[in-house]
Amino acid sequence: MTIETISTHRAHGGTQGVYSHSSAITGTPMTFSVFVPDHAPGARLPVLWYLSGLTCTHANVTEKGEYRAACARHGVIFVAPDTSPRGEDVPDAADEYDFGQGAGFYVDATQDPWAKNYRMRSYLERELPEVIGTQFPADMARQSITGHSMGGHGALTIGLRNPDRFRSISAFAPIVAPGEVPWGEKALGRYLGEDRAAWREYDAVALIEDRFAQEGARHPHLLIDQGAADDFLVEQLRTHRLAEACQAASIDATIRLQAGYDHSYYFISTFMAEHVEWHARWLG
Ligand SMILES: N[C@@H](CCC(=O)N[C@@H](CS)C(=O)NCC(=O)O)C(=O)O
Repeated sequence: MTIETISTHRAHGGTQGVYSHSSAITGTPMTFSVFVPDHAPGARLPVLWYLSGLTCTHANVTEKGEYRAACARHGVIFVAPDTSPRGEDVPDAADEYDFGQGAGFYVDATQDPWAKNYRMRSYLERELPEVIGTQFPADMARQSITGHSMGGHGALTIGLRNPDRFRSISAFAPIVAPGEVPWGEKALGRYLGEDRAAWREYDAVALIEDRFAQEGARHPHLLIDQGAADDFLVEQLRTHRLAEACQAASIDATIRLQAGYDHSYYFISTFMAEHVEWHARWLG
C-alpha cells in the first residue's frame, strides 16, 4: 500500500499533510488530508474523522475548519477524506451540485452507472482506515467521527452502524433523515434505487429506529450543533427528527440550536474546538 505526499506544512505544533492513493474500492485516485500533532517517538494517537458536505473536497475543512490548535492540544489526529470518487471516467451529473462528484452521500451505490465507483461507505469503513492505521501513528482502537451537512449524515450513519469502532459521533448541521428530505430522496433514489427499505441504513433516524429501540443497546456518545439561521434547516436538515428519534430510543444526545449561525464554515469553525475537546474526552 503506497500513498503519495502532495504537501506538508508545519502548523500549531504538528504537521498538516495532504495525500493521495489509488483506491481499489472506488477504482480512482483518492485525496485526503491528515493533521498529526507532534508526539513522543513510538506513540500512537487517537483519530478524529471529519466528513465534508456537498461540493466539498478535503480542502474546505483543512483550510477553513480551524481544528489544528485543539487537535494539537489534545493529541488527536484529524483525517479529512474527499466526498466522492473523482475523474474524467467517473460518472457525474453535470450542473447538479447535490449529486455525482462532490456528493457521494457516503453510500455504496447499487444502481448503474454509479455502482462501479461510488462506494464511499466501503472506502471509509474498510479501505481508508487501513491506510491511516498503517501509514500514520494512529491508534485505531481509539476513533471518533464528525462531519458537516452531508458529512454530518455520513458521520452519524457510519458511526451508528459501527458502535464498536467509534467512541463518539458529533455533527455540524447534519442531514439527519435523508429519506425524508429533497437532497436525500434524490441521492438515495438514484444511488440505491427506489426501494426505500434499502435506504434505511443510510438514514440516521431510521438507523436509530431500527437498531437502538431496544433498551440498553450500546451507542457512541452524540453531540450535534445546528445553526438556527441555517437556510437549509427547515427543508433539508430537520434536526428535530433526530431529537425525536433519540428521545423515543432513550438515547441521551446533546443537540444544540445555536442562535444566529448559518450553514457556513464560519459556524463550523466557531464550534470546532469544542467538538475536538468533547471527542478527546471519550478518546482518552
Ligand atoms: N449553495 C451551495 C450549496 C452547497 C453547500 O452549502 N455546501 C456546503 C456543505 S452542504 C459547504 O460546505 N460548501 C463549501 C464551503 O462552504 O466551503 C453551493 O452551491 O456551493
